[in-house]
Amino acid sequence: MNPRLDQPLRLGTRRSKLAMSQSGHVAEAVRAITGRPVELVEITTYGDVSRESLSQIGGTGVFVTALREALVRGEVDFAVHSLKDLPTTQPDDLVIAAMPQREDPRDALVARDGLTFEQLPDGARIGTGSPRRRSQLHAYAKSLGKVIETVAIRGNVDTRIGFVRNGELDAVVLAAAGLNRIGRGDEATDLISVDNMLPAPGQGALAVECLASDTDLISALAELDDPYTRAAVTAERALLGALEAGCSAPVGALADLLADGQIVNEMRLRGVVGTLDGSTLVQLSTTGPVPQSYDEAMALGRELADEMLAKGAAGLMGERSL
Ligand SMILES: NCc1[nH]cc(CCC(=O)O)c1CC(=O)O
Repeated sequence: MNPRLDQPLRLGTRRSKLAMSQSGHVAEAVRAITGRPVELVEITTYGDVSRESLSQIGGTGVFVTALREALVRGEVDFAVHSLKDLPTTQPDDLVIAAMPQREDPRDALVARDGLTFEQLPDGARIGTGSPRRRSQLHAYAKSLGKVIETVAIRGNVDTRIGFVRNGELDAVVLAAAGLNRIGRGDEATDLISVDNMLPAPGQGALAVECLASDTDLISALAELDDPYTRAAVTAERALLGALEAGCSAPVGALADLLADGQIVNEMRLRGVVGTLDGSTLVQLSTTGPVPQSYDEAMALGRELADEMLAKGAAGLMGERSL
């Protein structure tokens, strides 16, 4: 942490509406904890300028590398990332000092005429650039006895919803958390149950990252950490890492807490991998005691990955491009 107590802490952020909103909330919380002003420093990442599809450019790290470089160069004191955009390997010189309480992890449908997924007609055109969404949307449609068409799109929330408003597509799928954070949650026409579509590992959660050597800042940021979110997201990311899949792979995962009455006693981890056309899915779940450490959360994720690999998960992850 910049040692001059009268100097603002510098928070590195992407400049999209979503990133600015996430960073603004974290900045406010850090200001309250430390009593110091927090200044937003806008940084452009490769993912913001490239127009290639994320599955083409590989996905992993395209939104975070420039932020991490600014941290390492000492240009900013900390950065806020969407956890689902973070590669599963952590650089030695940086730490995730906080994972604040997660927002809604579900995927949201924004469809024409207020339609839910079940109400979409046979042949509906749905925009998404995500192999994970594509795979599960096709499988979900099939379970309802219909066929849909998925169309590869990219761009910010306005651009994506624009395809529905201008009549080019019947619907688009976005993270509910993203819509909520920019104050557009009411535009969702359906929140897709996680029983029909598992979110990306870490979806809806944020990572607050700083230098591993910045011990004062690490202890201040620790106040923002939610241990349940951290345990859940760690297990989901361990699954993703053990499947050797990146954020552009057709992998969904969600860990949640199971309660017996008022008492939370177990964590359940669900995972899915599928072909892009949704014709074959490997979908499994495992349950264990609520992880009390990083190692226990990692073990839960790896255990499920081993079971999924034994059921042929690796063979389904080959096809990436849309
Ligand atoms: N890959 C882009 C991205 N990264 C994080 C979010 C949404 C917010 C979140 O999941 O925390 C989005 C947009 C989307 O998937 O609709």
